[in-house]
Amino acid sequence: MSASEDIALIGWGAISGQVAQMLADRAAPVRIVAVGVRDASRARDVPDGAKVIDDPDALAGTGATLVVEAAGRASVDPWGSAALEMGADFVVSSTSAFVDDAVLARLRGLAQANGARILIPPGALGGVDALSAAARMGLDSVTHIVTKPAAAWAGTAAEGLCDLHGLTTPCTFFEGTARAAADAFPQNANVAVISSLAGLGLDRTRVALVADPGAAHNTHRIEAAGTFGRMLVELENHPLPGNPKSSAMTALNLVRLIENRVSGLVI
Ligand SMILES: NC(=O)C1=CN([C@@H]2O[C@H](COP(=O)(O)OP(=O)(O)OC[C@H]3O[C@@H](n4cnc5c(N)ncnc54)[C@H](O)[C@@H]3O)[C@@H](O)[C@H]2O)C=CC1
Ligand SMILES: O=C([O-])CC(=O)C(=O)O
Repeated sequence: MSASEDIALIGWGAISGQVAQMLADRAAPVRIVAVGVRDASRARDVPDGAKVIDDPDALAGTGATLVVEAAGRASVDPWGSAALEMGADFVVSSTSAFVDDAVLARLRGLAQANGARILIPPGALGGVDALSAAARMGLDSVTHIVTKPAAAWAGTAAEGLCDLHGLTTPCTFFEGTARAAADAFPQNANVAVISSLAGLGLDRTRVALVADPGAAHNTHRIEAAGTFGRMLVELENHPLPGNPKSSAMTALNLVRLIENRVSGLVI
């Protein structure tokens, strides 16, 4: 446990904004020392004292001890490499980057070489602890169904798979492996990589993606069976006001992870 933590947030959007606000409101003993963005000249309203950087190489000069990504798939490799090379732990939200096995293998190598760790929080999910524990005794099947309001799928490949704007009943527009789901829907199905890495892996975890015109929540339903027994977890997440694609739970799980780093009691 550290007495305090110096954090770099990568991405300054709906999730990072919510995390920063909650850490400030809860007076967590952490400092946001940097915010990583694509274009520093356009960053607005960053936390007091945070340096705005748009080059991963600039991370080394920030003194960050924990680098927390909530930006997007393409950000994971460059920012993660920079974080791990300087020995900081790297927290990944855009886990869809790991559909490319080589990216994960390379970052794991950097983590090991530099005495750092890659941390994958549950994101929009719950029950990942139980799934990961159960996997140690052997799993037979894991199914993950992601249901979001039709509007949450706007601007994604779902637009070509069902009539998002004219839907009157739920449309299951994708059924397949977790790898294919996260690869095709990197803004909406990062969670498929999380349930996979915790459980049966990217190619044996079955995923369905649903656009529901009547839904008000982002729902995640995970069913798993194995030697341990059977589990069923369902979350009905409110989306974040700043981004209907992203569940508030994603930010909450980041706040939990960060607070656990500086707390004598980890829960
Ligand atoms: N693990 C999970 O359960 C979840 C993961 N996510 C991931 O988190 C990401 C962020 O989500 P939100 O905050 O809702 O999105 P957002 O769109 O509100 O904010 C993302 C911000 O990151 C910036 N950005 C994009 N690429 C960047 C890069 N290479 N370097 C620095 N900044 C970059 C964007 O300009 C934007 O300001 C999503 O794209 C998704 O990949 C989102 C929801 C759940
Ligand atoms: O926030 C959610 O409910 C899930 C999500 O967008 C993702 O996994 O990319």
